[in-house]
Amino acid sequence: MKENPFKKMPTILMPNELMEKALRRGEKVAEEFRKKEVPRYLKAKIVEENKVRTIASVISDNLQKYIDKTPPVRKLPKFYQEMVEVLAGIDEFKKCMGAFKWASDLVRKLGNEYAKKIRKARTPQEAAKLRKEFVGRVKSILKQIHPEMAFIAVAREKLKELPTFKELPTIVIAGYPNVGKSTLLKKLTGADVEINSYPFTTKGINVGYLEEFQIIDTPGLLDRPLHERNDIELQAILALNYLANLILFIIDASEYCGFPIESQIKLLDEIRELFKIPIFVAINKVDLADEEAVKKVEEELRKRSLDYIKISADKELNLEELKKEIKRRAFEEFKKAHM
Ligand SMILES: Nc1nc2c(ncn2[C@@H]2O[C@H](COP(=O)(O)OP(=O)(O)OP(=O)(O)O)[C@@H](O)[C@H]2O)c(=O)[nH]1
Repeated sequence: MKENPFKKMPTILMPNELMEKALRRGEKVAEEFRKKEVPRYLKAKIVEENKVRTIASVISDNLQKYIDKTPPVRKLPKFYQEMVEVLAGIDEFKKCMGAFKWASDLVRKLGNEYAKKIRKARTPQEAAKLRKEFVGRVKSILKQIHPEMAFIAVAREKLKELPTFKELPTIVIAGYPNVGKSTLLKKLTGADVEINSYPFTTKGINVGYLEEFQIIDTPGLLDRPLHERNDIELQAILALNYLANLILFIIDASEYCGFPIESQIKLLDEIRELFKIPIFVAINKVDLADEEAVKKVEEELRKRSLDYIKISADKELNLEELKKEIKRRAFEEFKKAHM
């Protein structure tokens, strides 16, 4: 399962909003009980008791819903676990769920206690006083978990924006800007490339499908030297390890992209060091590049025992062979990962 598991998380209400919701519902229920034919001396107590029960269950149920609709982090695919760690912090995230559970259980328990006390009240005034006391205690419980509610609300906003990835052999494209990554992604997968947002880059993340394969381009992430990255960006990049079965590294042999071959090879070396998955290289723009430059790139790749193919994304040269190679390699790795 690689579908974004956070999409189902409900909106997290803040303490005052949740309290208002519960009070409104309590008032509505009270209104119904006021209309009932009950002896006068009993009515006030019944109204107050049901108000309390309703308030308790609205709050307790909502908090429990937040827990139930939040995927258990440790059971998620590793990629999404990494995302929780980077965007929120797994320990903090779990602590918040613990706080919700504590508050939900406590409010439910208090609701029962106060409902019983109200039933035993001797006067309507005493019943109303108990109800007010209950509301005060619930407010203070919600106030205590305000930081946790705010934290999860913010985390949810970020997590639910993560793209949905399919459980398919996955290829991640890397290489300097302008080497031809998006041209290639389009040529390989057809025009329907989805642009999804990714919290770590303003350029989003582009996902395309080639038969039963998923190809991802991550502009802004794998397109400049990794040693220039801050910790969060690096973690976001490393998380791609859990998503990808193959990295397709594109080198522009023509250097028309504006980056010399040496720099491009350096980025390749950094990626080789950081990623545990196989790398396959496409030497692009061979229609533009001079032979010497292509030979130089080939030499560097051979030194590193890296497999490669020479292509032109724009002129559609060798793209069928490239498809065959990346599919075979990604599929093999995918099988290994799922054995
Ligand atoms: N001659 C030639 N031009 C190419 C080839 N592949 C891509 N281009 C051109 O190179 C330029 C950059 O290509 P893009 O696909 O936008 O590069 P990119 O790597 O996706 O760039 P970013 O989105 O900035 O990361 C475009 O003008 C393409 O038309 C090729 O094989 N031959």
